[in-house]
Parts: sequence; C-alpha cells; structure tokens
Amino acid sequence: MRISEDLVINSIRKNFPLYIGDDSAVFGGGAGEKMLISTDSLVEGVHFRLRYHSPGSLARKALHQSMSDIAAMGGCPRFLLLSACIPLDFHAEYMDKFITSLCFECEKAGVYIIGGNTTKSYGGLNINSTVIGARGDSVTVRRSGASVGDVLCFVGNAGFAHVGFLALEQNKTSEIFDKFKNTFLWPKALVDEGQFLAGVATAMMDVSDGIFIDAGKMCNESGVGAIIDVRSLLCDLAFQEACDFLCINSEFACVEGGEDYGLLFSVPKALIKQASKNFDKAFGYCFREIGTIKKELGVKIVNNGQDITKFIHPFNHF
Ligand SMILES: Nc1ncnc2c1ncn2[C@@H]1O[C@H](COP(=O)(O)OP(=O)(O)OP(=O)(O)O)[C@@H](O)[C@H]1O
Ligand SMILES: Cc1ncc(C[n+]2csc(CCOP(=O)(O)O)c2C)c(N)n1
Ligand SMILES: [Mg+2]
Repeated sequence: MRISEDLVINSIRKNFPLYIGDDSAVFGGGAGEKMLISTDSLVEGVHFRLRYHSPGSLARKALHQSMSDIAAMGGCPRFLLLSACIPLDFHAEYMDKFITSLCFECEKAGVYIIGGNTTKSYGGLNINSTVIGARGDSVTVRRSGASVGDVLCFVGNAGFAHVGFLALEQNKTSEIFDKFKNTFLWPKALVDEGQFLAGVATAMMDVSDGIFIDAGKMCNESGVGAIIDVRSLLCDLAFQEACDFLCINSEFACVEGGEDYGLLFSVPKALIKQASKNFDKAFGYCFREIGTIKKELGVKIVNNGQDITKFIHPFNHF
C-alpha cells in the first residue's frame, strides 16, 4: 500500500463524513452566520527553507495560507491558533522576529490570536496555523457545487510562486525573478475577492497544489469534469521570459505550480458577463475564464485545442 493524501483523507472521511472535503469546515454560528475553520502546516524542508524565508515572510505564509482557505469559502478570517515545534538549538532572534511579524500580519488582517501550543522539535521548525473565520449571511461556497456548463474561472497569478521557488532553488539572482520570488515568499490570501465571489460562484476553492490538481479536487467533489485552456492563463510576458530563463515550459508551469493561493471557481454561464463586469468594478482588475465544466469526469488540459494532459507533472506530497 502506498501512502497518499487521498488515502489518509478518505479513510477518515469514511468514519466522519460530515465536515471533510472543503477548504474549511463549516459549523455553528449565530443567527444567519456560519463559522469556518481550517488548519495548515509549514514543515521546514517540505514547505519552506529557512535560507529563503525571513521571519516576516514565514509569518506571512503561516497566516495567509490558512486565511486563503477561509477566503475560498467566502469567509472573513477572525482568529488564529498557532502551534510551533521549535528545534532545541534554534536561533532565538529568528523566532522572536517571527512572532513579532506574525502579530503585525494579524493586526493588518484583522485577525486575533487566541491560542496555540509550543513545544520542541527533534527535526526542523514546524509551524501549524489554524484560522477561524465567519460568513455573516451564511452564504458559504463549497467545492461540490459546480454544474455542467458552468464557466471555470481563476483569479490570481497561476505559476508565479512555482517560478519564484525554482528561481530560489537555482540561485537565480536576475531581477526578472523578483516578482515571482515575492509571490512565493509573500503570499496574500484573496479575502475580499473570496467574499465577493461567494455571491456568484457555484463552487470555489483556493489553489495550493496547482490548478491541475486542485481543479481535479473540485471536480471530484462536484461529480463533474473540466476542460481548461492553458492559453487563458498565460498573458504575462515576464512570466514567459522567466520560464524561458529557467528552461521550463510556461504552459505546464501555470497549471502545475502551486502556492499562489489564487481562487478557482465556477460561475453559471448566464451570469458570467455580469459577474465579470461587477468584479472588475469592485477590484479594478479581471478574473480569467479558463475553461468549462463538463459531464465527462476528469480534468483535461488543452493548448490551442491540443490535449496536453498527459504531459502534466503535478505536485505530489508523497
Ligand atoms: N489528516 C487529515 N485529517 C482529517 N482531515 C484532513 C486531513 N488532511 C486533510 N483533511 C481534510 O481533507 C479535505 C481536503 O483537503 P485538501 O488538502 O484538499 O484541502 P485544503 O485543506 O484546502 O488544502 P490546502 O491547505 O493545501 O489549501 C479538507 O476538508 C481537509 O480538512
Ligand atoms: C522546500 C520546498 N519544497 C517544495 C515546495 C513546494 N510545495 C510544498 S507544499 C506544496 C503544495 C501545498 O502544500 P499543502 O497542501 O501542504 O498546503 C508545494 C507546491 C516548497 N514550497 N518548499
Ligand atoms: Mg485549500
């Protein structure tokens, strides 16, 4: 038996089917309100390397990767619980700055730290963040609502963080990589956008494992499939240039790359024009229409009409 994310999730879900399957679990709340909760790990060597992340950037990642899961359901992040497993010989100054930065990031985001846990680690630094949020009118969006014929949309910069990570790994110092490194090092959860889109999306999720994998997760939950045209994700010349410098294929990078924390969502065809116009008016930029929800299961990636799905090498934790 091979270990996989699905193996763990599915066997827990068999026994506890009610809350699992979305970016956040939805529970309780007062009249007309729903609460949302989500937890995430940052494991040294798996999710980050200390040599790339200043304390400030690690704090940003710890908060925003969990806030992104609240945003993905249309919620507003309110509280944070922080657990830290710290190596015995860890630099106290880094940790001190990490905590100061985290408090600063929380204040900026309107998030109140309400608890956590601190212990030692015999491995690397290990940070776990749990964010609790709320949705005032109880309109939360799940992964399971996509319908055949819906337009699949994306807001964010697909592949930027992946390119930034590769540039760091390969010690690339050219300034053409700066904005990509910044996307990776300073992620920003699309909280306002998520709250807005909850009013129109039939399904939504944040993209942490890359669009190909995450579109598959959304489709599985919804019992549908999707066709995605990579051309709709590519229009940034600097992204193309950075991919060329790294000798990677931009068409694959934009659907394979994770950690951009963009939002993937589906909108009924009849509402797409108005939704797009309203979004543009609210935020001053546009989301992208990247594909269509289909009856045939699975996610198909096309480039100029050609099926390139079998060439995709997505991120896998194991
Ligand atoms: N070890 C686990 N125990 C219980 N539930 C889990 C476990 N790992 C994942 N899940 C649940 O499985 C579902 C799907 O997880 P998945 O990793 O796709 O989403 P996610 O939490 O949004 O990921 P990310 O943090 O990368 O955005 C979620 O409801 C999540 O809470
Ligand atoms: C050192 C190092 N190696 C690899 C990566 C890439 N990476 C790690 S986790 C992840 C997906 C989201 O994970 P999760 O689902 O746990 O949130 C990706 C794309 C990285 N950032 N740092
Ligand atoms: Mg998520």
